Amino acid sequence: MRVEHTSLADVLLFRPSPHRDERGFFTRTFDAEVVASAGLDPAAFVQDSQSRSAHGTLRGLHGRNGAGEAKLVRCAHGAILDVIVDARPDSPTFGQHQAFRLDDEDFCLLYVPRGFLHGFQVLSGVADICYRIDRPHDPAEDLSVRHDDADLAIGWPLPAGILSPRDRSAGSWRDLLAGDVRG
Ligand SMILES: Cc1cn([C@H]2C[C@H](O)[C@@H](COP(=O)(O)OP(=O)(O)O[C@H]3O[C@@H](C)C(=O)[C@@H](O)[C@H]3O)O2)c(=O)[nH]c1=O
Repeated sequence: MRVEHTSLADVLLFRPSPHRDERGFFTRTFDAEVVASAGLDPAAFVQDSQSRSAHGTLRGLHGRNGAGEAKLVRCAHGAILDVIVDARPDSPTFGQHQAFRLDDEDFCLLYVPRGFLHGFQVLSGVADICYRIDRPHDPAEDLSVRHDDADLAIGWPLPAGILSPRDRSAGSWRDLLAGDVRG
């Protein structure tokens, strides 16, 4: 598993080497040694989750209040466009976003540090997303920003499919900066 830096400060991409044969494939989905070599604490990841979504579904943009949360995101089945926004005011890449294709061909893991917004859109018929977070989920700390916020101007590849009620009523990036955004 290789570690790659990205154009956003502190964001890393872990690229495994899947083994393929006539049965299918075998791939590593987490490697504590590699994670530690990248300066992260592998033992910090305390909760694993998985979600399944249909083509075009958009989840996000989600962040977390309080102490925040860091996560490792991967696509176990299908393909997504994963987008993260640096919402850390003291970061050199504050306000910038980057999109990553995550799929079941490369099996890359995206490391999203605390202080980022995160969302994704499903490119395949269906996609399963798995992520590990470094603090147990607390719905009281959820915050959301509109996926189609005009200031962020994220170029989503497809028309927005299914959105959750929470995502439909999300606030703006400006609301977030003004400290006026809820989950
Ligand atoms: C995120 C989460 C949700 N839930 C529950 C709450 C709710 O009843 C149901 C669905 O939750 P949501 O609608 O918030 O799920 P979803 O919209 O998939 O939320 C996720 O979106 C992506 C983009 C992220 O970055 C994740 O951190 C998370 O915020 O699952 C948990 O029990 N634990 C969790 O960690």
